[in-house]
Amino acid sequence: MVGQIIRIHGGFAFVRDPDTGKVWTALRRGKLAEEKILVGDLVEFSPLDEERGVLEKVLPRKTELYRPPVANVEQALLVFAFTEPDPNFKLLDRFLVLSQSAKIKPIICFNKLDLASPGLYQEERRAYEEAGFVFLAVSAKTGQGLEELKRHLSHRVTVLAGPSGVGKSSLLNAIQPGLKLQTAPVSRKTGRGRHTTRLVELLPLDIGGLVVDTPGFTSLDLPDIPPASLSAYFPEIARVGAGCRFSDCLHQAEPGCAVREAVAEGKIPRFRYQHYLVFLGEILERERRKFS
Ligand SMILES: Nc1nc2c(ncn2[C@@H]2O[C@H](COP(=O)(O)OP(=O)(O)OP(=O)(O)O)[C@@H](O)[C@H]2O)c(=O)[nH]1
Ligand SMILES: [Zn+2]
Repeated sequence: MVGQIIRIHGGFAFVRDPDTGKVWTALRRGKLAEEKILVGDLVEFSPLDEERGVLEKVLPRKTELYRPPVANVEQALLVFAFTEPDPNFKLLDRFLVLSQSAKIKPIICFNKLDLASPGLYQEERRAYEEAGFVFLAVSAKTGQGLEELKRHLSHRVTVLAGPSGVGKSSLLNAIQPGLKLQTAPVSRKTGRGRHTTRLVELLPLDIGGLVVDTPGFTSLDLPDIPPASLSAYFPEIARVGAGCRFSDCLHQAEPGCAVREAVAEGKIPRFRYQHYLVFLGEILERERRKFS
């Protein structure tokens, strides 16, 4: 049978049967004892008795996150608050690049709708929706928008990401009381400079699907991509960029740049373009250091 590892602990992998929800204790032997396995791995496994089984094979990973280390995450819920704390759109755009480049579908989720004045961040919301992203406005406190959020989480493997205090734990708890996120980072230096590793776990949802219990993308370094690839993660820039005079246009100061023209005409939101330029600068700087 095929199951998914939801926890690894004490030399055992705990494998969940997606059909029944039953969790098996799986032993690793033979060459699989050496092979790297990750929480989230889909595995073939043979039952030995009513509770235990043996891992036979790790199936190819569709995605792989490093911090936290989890395989086969399908989507990232990028949680921000309308206020308390105010949203940081540059951080949101960074998360959008990170998740898309890891082949993880981003879902933007703005919480604390109950505290928002009507129309707050309407323009930004439209910008993200027109670019093609899902943008949910919710309140963990009043329950607004939670049915739609549930529909997005149901039957998917999701990691949450977002700054402290935006309500990540509150949202999960509102969806399923008792569900708790870990707050400490997966790996951190102790006072003695030793690493303690927190266990990562996948938490099953009653509505189907799983969530990673540790917020993702703790490293905010942009992926090591060629500068020309960055615009692929800004869909509204990529679309217009096809019309630039030079096919390798980076949309900085090149003549005949359709992107800069669209920004000047208000067809591409200026804040998105500015974040694109900041990230492009970081990637170019890294390239420069690599080759110097
Ligand atoms: N008014 C209002 N307050 C909320 C809402 N959601 C969460 N809060 C409050 O915001 C604060 C932070 O919520 P948490 O769920 O701890 O936020 P978090 O993102 O998990 O924070 P970290 O654990 O630091 O990452 C708490 O005081 C919550 O009660 C909401 O929808 N509306
Ligand atoms: Zn251009």
